[in-house]
Amino acid sequence: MTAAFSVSGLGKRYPHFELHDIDLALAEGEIMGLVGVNGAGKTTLLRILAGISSPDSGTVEVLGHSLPREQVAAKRQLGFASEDMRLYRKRSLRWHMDLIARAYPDWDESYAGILLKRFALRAEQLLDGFSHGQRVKALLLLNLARRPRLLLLDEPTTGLDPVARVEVLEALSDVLRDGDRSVVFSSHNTHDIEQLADTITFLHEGRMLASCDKESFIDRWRRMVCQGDWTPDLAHWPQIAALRRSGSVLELKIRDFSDDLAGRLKGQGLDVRTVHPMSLEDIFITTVRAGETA
Ligand SMILES: Nc1ncnc2c1ncn2[C@@H]1O[C@H](COP(=O)(O)OP(=O)(O)OP(=O)(O)O)[C@@H](O)[C@H]1O
Repeated sequence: MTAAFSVSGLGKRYPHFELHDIDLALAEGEIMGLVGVNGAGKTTLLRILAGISSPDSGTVEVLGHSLPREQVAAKRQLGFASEDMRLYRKRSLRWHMDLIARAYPDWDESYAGILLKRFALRAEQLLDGFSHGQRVKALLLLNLARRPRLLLLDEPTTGLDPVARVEVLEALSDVLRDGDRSVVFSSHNTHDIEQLADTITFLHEGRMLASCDKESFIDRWRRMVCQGDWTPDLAHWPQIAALRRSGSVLELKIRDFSDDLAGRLKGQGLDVRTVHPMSLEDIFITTVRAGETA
C-alpha cells in the first residue's frame, strides 16, 4: 500500500527547540491524530509535511513525492489548514472559493455547497465579519472541497463550540468515505483524537513517545486498584508507569498489560481489586509524566 506520508530520521532545529529523529508513516485512507502539550512540535511536523518548512535532517515523502525536490507535485494533492493561515478579510468566502476553484482542477463545487450548508456559512459574506469558528469552518471548506488526497490540519477543533466541533469531526470522517484519502490532525482534545483517529502519535519535547493504531494503544494500558503494601522491588517493574497511594489502597497505571500481572502482583503481596481500561487522555498524561515511551 502507498504511504500517505513517511518520514525517516526527521530533525528540525530552532534556537530553543529541536524535533528529534522522527520515524513515522501513515497508510493511505487512514487518519492520524497528533497529541502533545503546547510546544511539543506538532505544528513543526505538520508544516514540514505540508512543504512549508524544510527539515534539517532526514527524509520526507508525501503521497509518493520526495520533499523538497517534488514539493510542487505533492502540494497539488495535499491540503493544509491551520488557525494562523490568512484569509483575505475584505473578500467574501465566495471570492475565496472561486480563487481556489481556478487554481485546483479537482475543486468539487457540489461538495462545497454541501459543506456551506453543513457549516451554516454564507458564501457572500466578507471574511471580516466571520466569527472565529466560522473562519475555522471556512478554511476547512476551502481545503475539503479541493478533495486533497492528504489533509493536514493543525488543531481544527480548537475554539469551536460543541456543535461546531461535531460538525467538523463528521466532515473529517466523511473525507475518508471515498477511499484512499488520508488526514493528519493535531489536537489538545484527546476525546476528538480518540473518536476519529486510526493511528495515534504522541509527541513530547520534540520527540516521538509513541505511535500505533488506536485499538492496540488503548489495549496496552490498564488502571489497577490494589490492596496491600508497596514494596521497593515494584519500583523496578517496567510495566508500572505510575503509582498513587492512599493508605493501603494502591492505584497503578500499567503499560504493556498482560493477563498474568495480577498473579505476579499477588506474589508481591498486592491483591488486585479492580482492573479498568484507561482513556487516551489518561494514557497521554501518564506517558508524559513517566517521560518514557508508551
Ligand atoms: N519559526 C520558529 N522559530 C523559532 N522557534 C520556533 C519556530 N517555530 C516553532 N518554534 C518553536 O518550536 C517549538 C515547537 O513549536 P510547535 O508550534 O511545533 O508546537 P506545538 O506542538 O504545535 O504547540 P501548540 O500546541 O502550542 O500549538 C516551540 O518551542 C516553538 O517556540
